Amino acid sequence: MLRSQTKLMDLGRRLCRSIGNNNGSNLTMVEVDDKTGIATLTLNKPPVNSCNLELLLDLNESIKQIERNGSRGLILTSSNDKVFSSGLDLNELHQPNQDRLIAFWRALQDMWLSLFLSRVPTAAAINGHAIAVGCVLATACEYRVMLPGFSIGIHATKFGYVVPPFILISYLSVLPRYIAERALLQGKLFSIDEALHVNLIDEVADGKSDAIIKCAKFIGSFAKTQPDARALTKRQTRAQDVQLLIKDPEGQLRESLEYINTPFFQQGLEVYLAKLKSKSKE
Ligand SMILES: CCCCCCCC/C=C\C/C=C/C(=O)SCCNC(=O)CCNC(=O)[C@H](O)C(C)(C)COP(=O)(O)OP(=O)(O)OC[C@H]1O[C@@H](n2cnc3c(N)ncnc32)[C@H](O)[C@@H]1OP(=O)(O)O
Repeated sequence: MLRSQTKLMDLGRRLCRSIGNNNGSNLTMVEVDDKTGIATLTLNKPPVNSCNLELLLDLNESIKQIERNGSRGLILTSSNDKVFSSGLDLNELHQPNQDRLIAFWRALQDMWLSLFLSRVPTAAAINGHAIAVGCVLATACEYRVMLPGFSIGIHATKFGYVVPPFILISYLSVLPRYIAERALLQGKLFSIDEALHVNLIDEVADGKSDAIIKCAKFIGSFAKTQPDARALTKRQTRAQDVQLLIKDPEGQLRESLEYINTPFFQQGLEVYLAKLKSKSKE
């Protein structure tokens, strides 16, 4: 093999370095680009990245790991080329074991706070459907680039779910109030054109690598800022949004649990899960 070829291969190998998140699971994968210092955090729970307890814990650990290792930014994406995330794993909510449900909801609240308040610049390369909490993951980031042909939004009310305040806030942090309110009440899923029109997403990409490049460019726009000053300013800007969850996480947990355990919620969920299963068998 020519020396120049070996050099090129070494360079390719050096460009992206996988870092573990200490728990050895592959539910999320983190790769840091050695050149830019930007970490790509990939959701990797087949078939559709539905967020169960293990994925939420793993995701939270990866976000923290990215901050600890001094990465310059975080790009959130999916290993599935059709689904960014299908939201909460509904099996976690259906006839739940109460201890697991408590751990699950705590992990959800903690993960959202970690992503929403992350010290590093964050961007979502949305390479598939981003449904409900899938959309919440994207809106917790500072910038969103999406591929055409997919849907994004929170359609909870269509299925009789009331959304908890932090989910509401994640919409309100990117959409004008009247648009957020209308979309939530309608249970609207946005097409890419609609999402772009209301600024639910910032840019359209023509493929996953284009989306990653656009996200990296956004993150690069902070190159001349001082990281601590940026992080603190972001935290201050978002302080009001997280007040409820930071001041009273257990109260928020209690309210959600009470609602999830109602016969009304459980019956509705049962019907929805059955529909979802029968659809996937068509
Ligand atoms: C006052 C306080 C109130 C507190 C209230 C708390 C309650 C929570 C209330 C609101 C917040 C809710 C947040 C959520 O995130 S709920 C989740 C909502 N998500 C969905 O409805 C998505 C449903 N899925 C789809 O629409 C599709 O799967 C798809 C478009 C994402 C992908 O389509 P496709 O590629 O065709 O895949 P399949 O549909 O065939 O699915 C494959 C497989 O996966 C199962 N599955 C899909 N989504 C979920 C899910 N979210 N949870 C669990 N399982 C899911 C699907 O059933 C198939 O399974 P299989 O039959 O076994 O193969």
